[in-house]
Amino acid sequence: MRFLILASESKRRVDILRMLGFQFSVIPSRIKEETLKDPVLTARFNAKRKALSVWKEYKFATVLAADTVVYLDGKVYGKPRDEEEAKRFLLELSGRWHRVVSAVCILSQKGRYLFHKTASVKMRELTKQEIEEYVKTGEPLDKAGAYAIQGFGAALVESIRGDFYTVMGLPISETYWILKKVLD
Ligand SMILES: Cc1cn([C@H]2C[C@H](O)[C@@H](COP(=O)(O)OP(=O)(O)OP(=O)(O)O)O2)c(=O)[nH]c1=O
Repeated sequence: MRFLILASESKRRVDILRMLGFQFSVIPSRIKEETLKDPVLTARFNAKRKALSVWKEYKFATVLAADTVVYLDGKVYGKPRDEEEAKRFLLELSGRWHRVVSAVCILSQKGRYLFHKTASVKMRELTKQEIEEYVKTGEPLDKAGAYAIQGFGAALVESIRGDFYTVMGLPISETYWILKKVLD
């Protein structure tokens, strides 16, 4: 069945899928994300739960869900709860390399796929004032690690190793070819 559902409320994921030319409906999953000890397992676990929760209602369709997590020194940085937590996250990431993992789960009658991809990001050394100003823009609040590489947050990033779209929340190339296969 060619019907594609994006099980995500992330505007970034909507934009990426649109850019790739897919037609789809958006039905966000309502699961509560969980944080496990391991960041990669956390992202994979949550991506799978998001996809399954929607797919169980729409088994005729192809369902895509994803989860993005930032981590450093064994600590997982999800979406900050408030501005104070966003400032703390950015202070901890300042001047350092950290890792970003995005896991993707695609479920359809033609097959089930769960994969992840990681990238590394180096933040500039940030002053408290720069952090305050960035947090005031509101951009960090719904982003893992409290920044958006595709937005003003790019000004805080010194360097990236790996796939840009993995940091933004949806590794494009793998996702594209799996969707081509299952939607054909
Ligand atoms: C690091 C980083 C994350 N993000 C975003 C991608 C994700 O939307 C968000 C991580 O939270 P997620 O829980 O992966 O996604 P979400 O809650 O926004 O949406 P849903 O669960 O419904 O799919 O952080 C960016 O947009 N840019 C970045 O540079």
